[in-house]
Amino acid sequence: MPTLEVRDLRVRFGRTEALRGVTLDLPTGVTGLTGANGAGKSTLIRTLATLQRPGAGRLIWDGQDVTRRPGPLRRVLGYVPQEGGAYPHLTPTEFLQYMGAAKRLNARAVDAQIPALLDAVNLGGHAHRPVGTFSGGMARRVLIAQALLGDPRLLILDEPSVGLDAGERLRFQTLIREHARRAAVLLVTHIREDLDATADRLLTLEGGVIVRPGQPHLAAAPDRTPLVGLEIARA
Ligand SMILES: Nc1ncnc2c1ncn2[C@@H]1O[C@H](COP(=O)(O)OP(=O)(O)OP(=O)(O)O)[C@@H](O)[C@H]1O
Repeated sequence: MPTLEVRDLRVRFGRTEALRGVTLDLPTGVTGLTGANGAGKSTLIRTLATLQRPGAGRLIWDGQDVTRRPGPLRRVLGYVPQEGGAYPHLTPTEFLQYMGAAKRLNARAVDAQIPALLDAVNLGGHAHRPVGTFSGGMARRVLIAQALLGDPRLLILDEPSVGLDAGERLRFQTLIREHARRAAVLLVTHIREDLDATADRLLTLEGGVIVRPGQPHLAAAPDRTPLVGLEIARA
């Protein structure tokens, strides 16, 4: 299974150094990414989604350097941005068709996938209603569905589950876990429940660098006590 290798990635906005040398690997499975507001999470995610050019550093997908030629990465990418949504006058079906065309996927293959994708996010009964009439959580689920078009090998999710109720959150977690069996998934979220339920590994960004790879449940410890320490403390 391909891995995305990120090497010494740097991004600067004027005087702000948003990423100060990020190195990490995204193998198959769910990698959770946390960090305080302004830590650089969205900048990292936008750079990995090829929307932001890095000032320095390298992106390597499946052994191929894609830093300057992002085509191979774009072809395998599914992406849920932090902000933005589907065009309100389009139905979810039309929006997924539009996104399929934008991703240059085969139109027939896209049409064949749409019912299952909408069912997967529990919008099967709303396939032909304009997205503008949807609740916030429903609109978010349309974005999750479009990210899964074409069965992407690399799935990048920026706060994907904001606004989902308990039942839909559970459905989302199951969907992501299932997809992560055959793809590298990067999940950026402040929602610990999602990380606990899905993440195989957890990274923390602080001031534009990865400060601590670790386990999801350990990241909650404010003093970063190792697991053994926690167990002894509880005994
Ligand atoms: N387009 C931009 N122009 C100037 N500065 C930017 C831009 N985008 C991000 N920054 C700055 O880069 C730093 C990292 O921002 P980023 O949005 O990546 O953080 P974040 O971890 O995603 O935060 P949040 O949790 O609030 O979404 C911040 O200091 C921010 O002000």
